[in-house]
Amino acid sequence: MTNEFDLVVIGAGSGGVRAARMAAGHGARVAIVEKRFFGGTCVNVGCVPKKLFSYGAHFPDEFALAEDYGYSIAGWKFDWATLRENKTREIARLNGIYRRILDQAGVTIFEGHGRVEAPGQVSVDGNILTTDKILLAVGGKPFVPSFPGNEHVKISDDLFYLEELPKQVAVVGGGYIATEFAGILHGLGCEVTQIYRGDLFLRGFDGDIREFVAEQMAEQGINLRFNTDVDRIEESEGRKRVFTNSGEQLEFDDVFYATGRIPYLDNLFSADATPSLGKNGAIQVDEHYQTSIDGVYALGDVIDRLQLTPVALAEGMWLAAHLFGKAKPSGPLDYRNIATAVFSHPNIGTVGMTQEEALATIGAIRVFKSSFRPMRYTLGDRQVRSMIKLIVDDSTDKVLGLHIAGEDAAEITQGFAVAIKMGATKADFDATVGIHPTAAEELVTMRQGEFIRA
Ligand SMILES: Cc1cc2nc3c(=O)[nH]c(=O)nc-3n(C[C@H](O)[C@H](O)[C@H](O)COP(=O)(O)OP(=O)(O)OC[C@H]3O[C@@H](n4cnc5c(N)ncnc54)[C@H](O)[C@@H]3O)c2cc1C
Ligand SMILES: NC(=O)c1ccc[n+]([C@@H]2O[C@H](COP(=O)([O-])OP(=O)(O)OC[C@H]3O[C@@H](n4cnc5c(N)ncnc54)[C@H](O)[C@@H]3O)[C@@H](O)[C@H]2O)c1
Repeated sequence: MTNEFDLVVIGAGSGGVRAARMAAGHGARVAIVEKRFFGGTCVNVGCVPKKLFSYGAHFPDEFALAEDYGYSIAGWKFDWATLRENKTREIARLNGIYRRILDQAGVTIFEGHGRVEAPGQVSVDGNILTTDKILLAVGGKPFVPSFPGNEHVKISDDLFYLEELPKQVAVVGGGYIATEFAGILHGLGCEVTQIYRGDLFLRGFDGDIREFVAEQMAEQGINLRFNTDVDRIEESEGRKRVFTNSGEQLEFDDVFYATGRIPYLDNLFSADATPSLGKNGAIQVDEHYQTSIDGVYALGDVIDRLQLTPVALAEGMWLAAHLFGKAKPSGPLDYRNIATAVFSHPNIGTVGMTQEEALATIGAIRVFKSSFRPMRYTLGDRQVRSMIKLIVDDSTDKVLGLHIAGEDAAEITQGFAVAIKMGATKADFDATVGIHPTAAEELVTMRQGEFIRA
């Protein structure tokens, strides 16, 4: 086996695998180095196991709903070990698929720690590979702030392998992971408190949607504590005592921290092959993913643009075509109107501008908003609701943003994201005949907008 390559990729996660596979498809001699798990964060401790747990956490609601439809589901039981082990078996299957995909694409696989020794030189546990180009696709790792007792907390990786589910649990943070974990743990039967330092969680999402999701989560019985910070944590007999900034003491079996992720740069470069780093240690790149070192590229979570798997995949494909493709991309990757979802309970789906962003940048907008009880729930008395919202540019009629919270929000948003990306106007939405009865038809039937000027 030769150790000379056109491209050596460090990190076989979403971005690295896609870039390696596509580059090999363009005819390059490619190697990939992975030290922990094939498929990276998304497959092993991210999107995939999280979504499986989220599905699992919805069953108690489904059972309750089934009663309204005449089914008797009394006496159902949940076994955490079964869910955890079934999930782990599925992840092992996916790991195998990722390896095979790389093999079949002709990518040479090295298992071990990759390190940039010099431009054109990567070591894998001491074994030197020479290469024309290097791609850093090493992802990120959880960030836990420093405070007394932070050694007692768990991180997102831990949820996926817990021996037992905690009875009482705190989730600290107000972003994607904390809000998703709060919903999952609650659905699986834990008593959940979500602790967030700001006024309202999910900063950056549309204000109405944030408030709506908070109301719905509180209605389900999740204890939301905003404007609360953790000063210190003490452990005694397996219980964690949390001391808050307001002088309270709260006790839990487990405390999960989901306070962001930082670039995974551990022992990644030799002293004279370290590229420029920006905020939070993210590797700085230009629009071609070129770092400050010639021939060294970076993409995915480690460049901290949008920490999403489809973004890392798109960057990987773009770079492979740019470096090795016969047909080069016509311009840089377009980061506008990338749809995203939070798999909280209820789900959030969003694409484009929030009302706050639109007011700040456009000035005069029309907002169409509806909150309703999905038909599925009308046979009982539970107050499960959905919210949808469109933000329209008043002068051009273009739909600037679409936001949904409720059942199937992510699935609905994916389809509408195409229309938004194509520049659909409110008139285009109005001219679209709905599908009845669905929740999504609301998006094409809202006629009463509110004019708002900044
Ligand atoms: C709990 C959680 C849930 C998430 N849910 C979603 C979701 O629903 N949807 C979504 O779009 N995104 C989600 N994400 C984000 C998504 O997982 C990331 O954006 C995506 O995995 C980034 O891909 P990447 O290729 O940049 O890095 P990663 O997938 O993290 O891959 C990096 C790889 O590099 C390896 N590596 C690191 N350093 C070295 C080294 N020196 N040598 C060799 N190998 C190395 C790592 O072991 C890892 O396998 C979630 C993340 C988390 C943590
Ligand atoms: N559904 C999805 O697509 C999905 C799901 C999970 C994660 N992700 C990606 O992974 C990234 C990381 O997720 P995340 O939830 O860890 O990060 P995040 O950036 O979404 O949220 C971090 C939260 O922690 C809080 N925080 C930060 N420092 C703190 C401190 N010192 N003390 C208290 N609170 C603090 C922030 O205010 C914020 O609420 C996300 O940005 C997202 O891009 C995506």
